[in-house]
Amino acid sequence: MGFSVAEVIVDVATYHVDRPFDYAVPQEWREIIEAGCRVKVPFGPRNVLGFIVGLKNETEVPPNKIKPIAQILDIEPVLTEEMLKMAKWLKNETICYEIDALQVMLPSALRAKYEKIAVLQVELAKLPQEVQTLFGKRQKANFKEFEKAELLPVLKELIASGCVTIENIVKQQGSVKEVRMVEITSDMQVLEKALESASRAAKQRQLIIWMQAHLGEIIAPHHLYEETGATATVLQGVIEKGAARFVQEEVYRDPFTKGVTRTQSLQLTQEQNVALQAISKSMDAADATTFLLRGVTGSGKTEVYLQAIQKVLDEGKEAIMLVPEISLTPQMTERFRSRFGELVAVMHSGLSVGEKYDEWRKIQQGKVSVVVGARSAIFAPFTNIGLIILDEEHESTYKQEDSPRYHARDVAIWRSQFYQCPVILGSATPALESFARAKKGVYTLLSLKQRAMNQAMPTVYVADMREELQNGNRSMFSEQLIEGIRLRLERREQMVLFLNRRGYSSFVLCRDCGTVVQCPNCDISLTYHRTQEKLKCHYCGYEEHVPQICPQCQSEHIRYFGTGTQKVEEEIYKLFPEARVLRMDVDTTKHKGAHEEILQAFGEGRADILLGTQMIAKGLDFPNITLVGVLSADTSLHLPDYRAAERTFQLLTQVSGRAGRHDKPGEVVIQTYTPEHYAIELSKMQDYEPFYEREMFLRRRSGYPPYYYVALVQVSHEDVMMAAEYAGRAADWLRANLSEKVAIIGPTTASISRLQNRYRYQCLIKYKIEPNLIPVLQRLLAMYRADWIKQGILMTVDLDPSTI
Ligand SMILES: Nc1ncnc2c1ncn2[C@@H]1O[C@H](COP(=O)(O)OP(=O)(O)OP(=O)(O)O)[C@@H](O)[C@H]1O
Ligand SMILES: [Zn+2]
Ligand SMILES: [Zn+2]
Repeated sequence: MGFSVAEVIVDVATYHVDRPFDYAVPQEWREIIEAGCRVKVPFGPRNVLGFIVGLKNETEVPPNKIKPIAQILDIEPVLTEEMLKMAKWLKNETICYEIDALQVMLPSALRAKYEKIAVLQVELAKLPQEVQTLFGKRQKANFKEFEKAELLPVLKELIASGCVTIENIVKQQGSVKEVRMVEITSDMQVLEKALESASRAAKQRQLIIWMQAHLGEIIAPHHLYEETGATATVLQGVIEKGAARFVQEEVYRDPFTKGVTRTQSLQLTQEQNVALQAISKSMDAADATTFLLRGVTGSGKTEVYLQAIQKVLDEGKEAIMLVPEISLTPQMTERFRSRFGELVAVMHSGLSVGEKYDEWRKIQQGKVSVVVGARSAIFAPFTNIGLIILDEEHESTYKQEDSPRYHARDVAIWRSQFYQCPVILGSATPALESFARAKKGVYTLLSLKQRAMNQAMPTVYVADMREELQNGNRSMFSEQLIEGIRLRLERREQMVLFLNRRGYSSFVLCRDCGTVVQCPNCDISLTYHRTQEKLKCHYCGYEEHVPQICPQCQSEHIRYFGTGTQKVEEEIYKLFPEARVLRMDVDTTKHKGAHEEILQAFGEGRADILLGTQMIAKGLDFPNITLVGVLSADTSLHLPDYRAAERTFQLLTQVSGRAGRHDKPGEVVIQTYTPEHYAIELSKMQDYEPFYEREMFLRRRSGYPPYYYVALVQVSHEDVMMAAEYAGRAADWLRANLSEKVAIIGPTTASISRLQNRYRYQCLIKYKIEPNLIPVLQRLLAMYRADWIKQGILMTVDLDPSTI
C-alpha cells in the first residue's frame, strides 16, 4: 500500500514552467508520506524545498528518469487539503506561481531554519524498545535522530496516538523559554505541619497562612513577594518545610504585554440585534452568505462581531477576525482578549518571527478558536471555520502588493464557501465595489444607522483655508480650529489632530484659489517630480514644467503642498504653550509597543492633544475626545488615482467618527483649500449614500470600477529604453490578443517612474467581460519568464491594483 509517486511544487520561482514535478517516494516513506508535507528534492544541480500537492502510483516519467525525494521535512502536513485547493485557486485568480501561493499561507518561521523536536508525552516504558533506546533518559529527541534510525513510520504512529508530540523550534529564536515558578502544595495537612514547625518564625508563619488560601496554585516568585511581603529567604525556609516547591514552566512567548479585565456581552440595540439575527440565521442554515455590515462610526459594529463570534464558539467552531493593520489598533485586540481571553491568537506585523510562529502553532494545534490579525491571518490554519470578519473592509491594506497579489476579501469569500459559513464585511464607508454588490444583492446589506447609545453624530465644520489666507492668517490652523482647541484646553477635554500624509508634497496647489494643476486629458492631478521640476500625468504620459503662476487666477502663491507632524507640533506649542501634545507618527512609533504606550497615555488623560497621521484615523474609542481637527483634507484628494475621492471621503468620515462617541457631543473641523469638492462637502453630512451615488456617476462616466475592471501590467528595467521597449511589446501583445472591447491604455510611466534605480512603465487594461483575459495574461507571463527576464526585465501583473 501507500503511494510511490509524489507530485511536488518546487521552490524555484523564476522557472518558467509552473507545474508539479513527479518524484519517487522511497520505500520506507510510502506509508507515512502525505500531501501538504514539505520535502527536499533534487532539482537541477541542487536540492530545493518543495511541497507535496498530490500522491499517486503512476507517472509518465520513465523509471530510469524519475528522481527520488531526498528528504522529508514534515511528518505531519503543514498544509491542509483545503489549503492545497486554495493555492490552485489563488494561482489562477491572481496569476502567480503556485509556490508563492503555498508559501504565503505559512508563517515565515517555516521558511527559516528550525529544529524539529519530538517530545515524550507518556511514560517511556510504554513505548517500543528501539524508541526507548533513542530517547534514553531524555524527554526530547531530535527528529533527525528518528530519521537516521529509520524510525519515521514508528514516530508517525506515536504522534497519532498522542504518545509523542512534535515541536518546531526556530533556530534564531533560541530554545523554548522556561521560567522558575513556585508551586504551593495542595495538601492542607502539609501546610498545618509546616505551620507548627515554624512556630518561632513569624514571617514564615505569615506566608504559610497566606498559602492556606492559595492551595495548589502556581505563582511567579516576584508576584509572591509583592503580594505577601515575604523575602526570598523566607520563601526558601517555607519551601524547606515542604509547603511549596520550585517548578520549571515552559512559557509561550506572550505578545500581550499586560493582563486584561474580562467583559460580558452588552445588551444589543434594536439595530444590532437585527443584524446579529440575520447572521445567526445564516450560520444555522450553513449558508455562505457575505454580509455587508454598514454602520456609522460608533454604531457598535464591534459588539456585533463579538456576539457573532460567541455563537461560533458555542457551536465549537472557529472564527477569523481581520483588522487593517493590527499594530495600529491595540484597542481592538484588547476588546477581543477581554471577551474571549486565552481563546484568542493575535497575528500582526509587530510580532517577531518566533512569536508569529507560536501564534500560528496555537491555531494549528487547536489551542485557540479565534484569530485577530492583519491581512495574512486570513490563511489561519483552522479546519472548522464558522465565521470570517473583515473590519474596515474598504482599507487598501487588505490587498497584498507582492505576489501573490491577493485581496483578503476574496480569500475570505472562497474559504466561506469551502466551510459553508458567513462572511461579514464591516465598515462605516464601504468600498464602492462592495456597496454596489450589496445593492445588486450579491452581498446582503445590514445597516446600523444610529450610534450605539444614540449619541449625536459630531457636527462638522469646513474651514476654507483660502479665505483664511486672504484674511491674513498664514498659520496652518484656521480661526475656527484655534478657537476649538482653546475651548477644549479650557474645559480639559481631549482632541485629535489629524495630518493627512497621503500624497504628501506630491502635487502643486494654488493657495489663493485652491486650483490643483490637472492633466488636460485625464481629469487627474499631475504629479510633481522634484528631480526634473516637472509635472506629469501617470495615466496618459502628458507632462509640463512646474508653473510659476496659477493657470487659473495668475496668483504667485502656487507651490507643492505638505507639512510634517513635527512642524505642526511646534506650531501648537507656539499658540498654546500649556497644551500637552502626544505625537504619533513613524518617528515616535519605531520601537515595539510604542502605539500601545502612546494610546494608553492618551487614554489616561496624560495629554490634551493626540497629533498624528493615518494611524490615528481608525478604531480609537476614547470618551473624552470632543474635537477632531483635520489639518489638510486636500492631500489625499489630489493623488493620481481614480480612488482619490473615495479614499478622502473614507478617511474624513473615519477620523471624524473619533469625536463624541460617549456622552459629550463631538465637533469636527476640516481644513481645506477646496471646500467645494464633493468628497469634502459630503463628508460634512456624514452620510455615505449621497457620496456613493455621486462617485458612482463619475466612475461610470470615466469607465472605472465598479463599472469596469482594471488590470495593471508593470515593466521595469535599469535602462529606460529597455523598459519602454518591453512595455511597448507587452501593450502590442495585449492589443493583438484581447478583444476589441478591451481598452488598453499605455504604455505610460508608472506613478513612481523610477524605483531602486529601475525605470517603470505600465499598461492599464480596462474591461467589462473578457473571458480570454487570464489565459492571455498567462501567456504573456510565460513569454516574460522564458525570455524577457534574461534581458533584465521585471514584469508584474496585478488583476485588482489598489493604486494605479
Ligand atoms: N449595545 C450597546 N450598548 C451599550 N454600549 C454599546 C453597545 N454597543 C456598542 N457600545 C459602545 O459604543 C461604543 C462604540 O462602539 P464600537 O466601537 O463597537 O463601534 P464601531 O461601529 O465599531 O465604531 P467605529 O467604526 O467608529 O470604530 C463603544 O464604546 C462600545 O462599547
Ligand atoms: Zn493625462
Ligand atoms: Zn489660483
